[in-house]
Amino acid sequence: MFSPRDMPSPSSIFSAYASMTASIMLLRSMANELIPQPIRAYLFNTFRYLIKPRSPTLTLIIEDSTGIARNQVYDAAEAYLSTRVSPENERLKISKNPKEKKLTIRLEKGEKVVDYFNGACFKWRFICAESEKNNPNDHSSSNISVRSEKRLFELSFPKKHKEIVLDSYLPFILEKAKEMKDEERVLKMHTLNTSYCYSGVKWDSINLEHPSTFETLAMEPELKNAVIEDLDRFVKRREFYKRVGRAWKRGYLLYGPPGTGKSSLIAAMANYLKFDIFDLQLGNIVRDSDLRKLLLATANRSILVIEDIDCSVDLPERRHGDGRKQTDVQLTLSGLLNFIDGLWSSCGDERIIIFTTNHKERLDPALLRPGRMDMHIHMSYCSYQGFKLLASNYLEIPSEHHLFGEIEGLIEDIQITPAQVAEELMKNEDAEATLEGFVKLLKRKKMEGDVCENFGTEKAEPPHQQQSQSKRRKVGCKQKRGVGISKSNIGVTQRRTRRMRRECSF
Ligand SMILES: Nc1ncnc2c1ncn2[C@@H]1O[C@H](COP(=O)(O)OP(=O)(O)OP(=O)(O)O)[C@@H](O)[C@H]1O
Ligand SMILES: [Mg+2]
Repeated sequence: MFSPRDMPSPSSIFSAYASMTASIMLLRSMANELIPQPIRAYLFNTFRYLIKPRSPTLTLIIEDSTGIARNQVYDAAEAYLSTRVSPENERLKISKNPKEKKLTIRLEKGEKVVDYFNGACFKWRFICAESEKNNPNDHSSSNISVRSEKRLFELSFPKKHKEIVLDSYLPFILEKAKEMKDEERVLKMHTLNTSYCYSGVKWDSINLEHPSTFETLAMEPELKNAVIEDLDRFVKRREFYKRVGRAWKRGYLLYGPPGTGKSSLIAAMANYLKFDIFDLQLGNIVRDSDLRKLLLATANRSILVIEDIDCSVDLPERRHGDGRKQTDVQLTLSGLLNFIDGLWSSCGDERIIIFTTNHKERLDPALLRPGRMDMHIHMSYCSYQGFKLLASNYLEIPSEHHLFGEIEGLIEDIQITPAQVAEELMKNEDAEATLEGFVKLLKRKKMEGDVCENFGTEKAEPPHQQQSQSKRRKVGCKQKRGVGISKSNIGVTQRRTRRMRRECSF
């Protein structure tokens, strides 16, 4: 039996402790003498590693900068987590700069977010640590310390999900953030600023606020869908272009009379793809070196537009720096295209180039030859379908109205551009009165003989659409006005050219 008498006295405990400490110190000093320091440190760390309890959690540190550049994962996480805030969050930052469309929400220091992906749970924490450092560039006696802030996210999850995080979750966040950025992006319209007389021409940009979209555009539905599908296919085909060794670019030629929606289609394409527009007015470029500089300064994911190409290819005469004419330097259209091809195949991605013209028949055959412009889009007079879309947009008339039958009968035989139709539909807010006025206009035009003629058939173009070409091939004015996709420059009669000229002088 244990009795209080068996308990060691405090003095004996103290002397045992003292002798143990003395032995440890002796052993330590022997070890210090016998084992060199690097080996001692190595043994110590290994021992510590072996006895440290194992954590089932892995934590990734995502800092805002890689030291040289922004850390894309951090920026993506910041944007993505703003969509994952919950009622649990107590402090959030909110902001909006003039260029942004919506309010921006960000996590405040220490805030946590729990997210689920593929059934796994991921814990995020935002950390913002301040530190003070001496300014390395300040060699004065009063070296003032610089405050810096380190922002990072901690992402913690069970170790078994490491592969999911690296292979799926983080790529998913990067993709989501890109989508959000695209949505939020304010598109830019870049035009030439010629006031830099010494340093050449430069791009100036303004926000692109053209409201045209594929929904508001009066085009034959079949053609509209073909264009949308073509754009969708183009942006998805990064790997394809790489594999076949082609520059990732696509060219469109938009042709047709004034007021048929060529510029509106360009804006609709830009709004659909969220691509900036670079409007290249060739007439303002005097030196080839300027052209090269301008093209190099265009961004990826953009649309380069050269409007009225038939009027702008005769570039102004080149001059030497001293003002003497240099008549033998001429930039031809095919030269310009080869130039662009060369530049874009070496340093451009996801580029679209669009030429517009009112007179396709006047174009340099180099532009029309197969493989040059990938898709020729004929924008033409307003069809009944086009009118109905405009009526629904401008007058908010649902699909039927008692005057529609009469309008259908008249509009199919008359050459009226969507621009003219739009103008008529804007004249009055009262739908009934507007449509009556419109019927009168159509009758007048018919009386004046501004009727549609039966042009030749134009062929549909891009290789992937050639099968459906025959389906689209119809005769008569209906399909003429209905904007066809054409590969060859045929069927534009002299009479039609005369009409176009007449339209030009409105
Ligand atoms: N197809 C269309 N669908 C809807 N609106 C159109 C269409 N075509 C023209 N419009 C209207 O007419 C206006 C002028 O059209 P737009 O500038 O796009 O014609 P364009 O073919 O580029 O003419 P131009 O050959 O003179 O440059 C547009 O702002 C738009 O309001
Ligand atoms: Mg235009």
